[in-house]
Amino acid sequence: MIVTIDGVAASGKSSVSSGVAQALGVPYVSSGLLYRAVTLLGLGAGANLADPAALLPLLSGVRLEPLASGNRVWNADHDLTADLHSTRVDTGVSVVAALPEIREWVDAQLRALPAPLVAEGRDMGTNVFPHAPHKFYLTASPHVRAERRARERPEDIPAIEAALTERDRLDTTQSAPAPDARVIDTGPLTLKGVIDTILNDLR
Ligand SMILES: Nc1ncnc2c1ncn2[C@@H]1O[C@H](COP(=O)(O)OP(=O)(O)OP(=O)(O)O)[C@@H](O)[C@H]1O
Ligand SMILES: Nc1ccn([C@@H]2O[C@H](COP(=O)(O)O)[C@@H](O)[C@H]2O)c(=O)n1
Repeated sequence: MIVTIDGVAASGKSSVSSGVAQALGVPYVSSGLLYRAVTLLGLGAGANLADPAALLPLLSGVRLEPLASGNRVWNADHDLTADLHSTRVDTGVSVVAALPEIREWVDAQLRALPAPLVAEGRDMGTNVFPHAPHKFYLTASPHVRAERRARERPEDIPAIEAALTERDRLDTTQSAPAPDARVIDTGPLTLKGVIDTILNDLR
């Protein structure tokens, strides 16, 4: 069984997916971490982030470790995970994610994973796992998302909100909800409330 949980930036996808996966006793996979890893490696190599030919050779050692408690991304034996959520990576990642060659590479990593799993991102329900029987799409206003993120980052709420709105804009192409997804506005809900809504739907 595959459950897809897509949504806009900082809508709670990874926290919710982790909670749902732990309740179901299956792993979850965060596709955004793979796009972030490509971006981090590209920045580290001084590569042009819009040039797939410069990025693809950097990816041969990249591996996602999907766990219910939290994903890790490795480049050979180097754990990249702690460096994937910086403002620098946030700023570059949408450029990388717009490249069809990189999307193909990410999709292949994800489709190679064994089910059951919970898959989260932007296009899990529309493109990567279109036949998944259970699909969800998380939203919340930019302000609510920025308030939540401000608890994790040093930037102030208006700066975070502006960056999230810009990332939403750049990610529009791959971020449409699947027609058969249940859309959940997480704004009025607690994290547990969102997880319970999904678990109740699955039952
Ligand atoms: N319903 C909720 N109520 C309150 N806080 C929430 C809720 N959902 C998520 N959060 C908090 O919002 C923040 C962002 O959540 P999370 O990182 O899971 O989002 P995301 O969609 O995976 O983000 P990104 O797209 O940047 O990877 C976290 O601090 C998380 O604890
Ligand atoms: N299925 C996906 C997942 C992510 N992206 C791109 O990666 C960026 C980071 O993703 P987060 O989930 O960690 O926010 C995101 O802004 C997208 O550019 C994607 O295109 N498709």
